[in-house]
Amino acid sequence: MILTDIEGTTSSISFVKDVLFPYARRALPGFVAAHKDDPEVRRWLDVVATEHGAMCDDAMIVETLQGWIDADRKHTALKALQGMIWSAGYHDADFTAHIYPDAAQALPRWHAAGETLAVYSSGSVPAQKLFFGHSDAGDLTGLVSAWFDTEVGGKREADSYARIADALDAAPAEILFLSDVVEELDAAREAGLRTVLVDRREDYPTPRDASAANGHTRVTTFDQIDALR
Ligand SMILES: CSCCC(=O)C(=O)COP(=O)(O)O
Ligand SMILES: [Mg+2]
Repeated sequence: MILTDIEGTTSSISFVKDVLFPYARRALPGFVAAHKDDPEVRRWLDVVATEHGAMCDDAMIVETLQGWIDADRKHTALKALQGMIWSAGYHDADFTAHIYPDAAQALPRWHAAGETLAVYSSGSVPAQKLFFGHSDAGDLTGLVSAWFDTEVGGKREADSYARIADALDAAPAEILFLSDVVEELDAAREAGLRTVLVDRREDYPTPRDASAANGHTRVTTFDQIDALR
């Protein structure tokens, strides 16, 4: 069973930072003005307001969210709202989601070999489905059996991986977790998962050496994972 991260693992960090985040930042004021009374939108805006001290209007909430985008905060409320905003971008074909060619080839190969594939990303589950559904390699959602976001817990917390193993009805050691972030891999290993550091030169120009990899098996492309499954 393979559990994969998205940004920096299946797909480039620069697509997320240079395409998705600026799109959400620009669209946020208009999106909030148009949808502030939709219950699902209001719920997340109120979460932001509460964190901001409760006494804040929608303009202040928008400013807070834009600050969180600039700081790359992986906050569940921000990620839920970003997912709703990106939906228009994908449906209007403003962009398709980047996927590394080696990942676009490996995922169907693993799926065809009977491997169960799951995704765990800070992006909300709807955003993950949009991402895989509108990738450069077409609709890949049919390859993925389960989707997890930070509603299951933070990616640097071991308990999140224990919950994911439970949800997948798998022993932790049956799951191979792929990520570009060593702290996420540390948390997964603490929960008993097997781990692989995906250390792509396009995202990380300086290779992470053995000490930076902190004992996690290190690969630079998905092809190298075939031998580890
Ligand atoms: C899949 S939604 C776009 C990516 C995103 O917003 C994000 O925060 C990705 O973080 P990851 O956990 O996949 O590194
Ligand atoms: Mg990542």
